[in-house]
Amino acid sequence: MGDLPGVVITGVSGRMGQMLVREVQASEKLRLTGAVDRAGHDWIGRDLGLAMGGAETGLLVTDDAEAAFAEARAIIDFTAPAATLGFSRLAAERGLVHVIGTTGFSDEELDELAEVAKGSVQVRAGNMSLGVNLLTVLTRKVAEALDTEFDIEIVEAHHNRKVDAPSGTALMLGEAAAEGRGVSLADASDRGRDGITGARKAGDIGFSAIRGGDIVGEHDVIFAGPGERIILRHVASDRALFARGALKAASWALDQEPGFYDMLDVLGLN
Ligand SMILES: NC(=O)C1=CN([C@@H]2O[C@H](COP(=O)(O)OP(=O)(O)OC[C@H]3O[C@@H](n4cnc5c(N)ncnc54)[C@H](OP(=O)(O)O)[C@@H]3O)[C@@H](O)[C@H]2O)C=CC1
Ligand SMILES: O=C(O)C1=N[C@H](C(=O)O)C[C@H](O)C1
Repeated sequence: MGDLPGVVITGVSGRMGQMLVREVQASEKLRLTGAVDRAGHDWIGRDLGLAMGGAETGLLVTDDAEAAFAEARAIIDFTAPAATLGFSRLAAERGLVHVIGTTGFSDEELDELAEVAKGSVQVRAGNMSLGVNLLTVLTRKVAEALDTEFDIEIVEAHHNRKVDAPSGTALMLGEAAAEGRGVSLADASDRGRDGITGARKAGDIGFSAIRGGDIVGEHDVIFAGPGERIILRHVASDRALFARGALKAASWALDQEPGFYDMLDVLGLN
């Protein structure tokens, strides 16, 4: 067990953080060497297992990421954009793999992450599930096959605690659709319709977001044409799906050269 590569989970008290802890504890490929949360969080200084309502683990939750990273080979990070940027620099300084599930980055933050990735192994995806990554491949193919007579709309639904929209997954699907069409998503995307919007522009890729209850994550890519509609759909019903994808990415990335990778690379779908 002691020989397994060490991994640190950031944001351990979060929905994904706790799921990741459970998956690493059950893993035969990685071992948990650090548990990081935000300074001021009431889990800081507590035993991780007890804080999660389970058995004692002997691992204390810390807000000192630098110290926690010392024993690790990989960081799995599902937190918030500003936190992830900080962790990416620390991971790069120490030559650690950084698996990023965080979503909601601005373009400037994405540029910064890309700069850091030149000197470190970074895997980032708005969705770490096999199903969604396969759906991006299908979306690209369908968008390539159809012309702008077919309007592309991406509809996503998530729980009422989600803070960013469109979801990271919706943006991945939008990028795939834009790639299939041979256009830039920045030019084609239509977000946040309200009021007298005017008729839909041919070629636009529209986004709509539903927030409610405990929905884990649902995504439809709708190709609406004259007299017919094609709908590609993914429904996630268990967050463990994302956590397992992240662990797979961490193990895979340990053998890679510095650079930026996504889940298509990890899953061999590129
Ligand atoms: N790529 C994928 O497959 C998936 C991505 N996600 C994304 O992962 C992110 C987290 O989602 P979720 O777990 O639901 O959110 P939560 O809010 O439940 O968890 C985020 C955690 O990060 C902590 N955090 C925030 N800032 C820091 C910091 N500076 N240092 C350490 N910890 C910090 C939060 O602490 P506090 O609450 O005290 O602020 C919280 O514990 C989101 O961006 C979400 O979209 C989610 C699921 C799948
Ligand atoms: O915040 C979430 O919960 C999720 N976030 C990711 C996203 O933004 O797409 C992935 C998944 O849909 C759950």
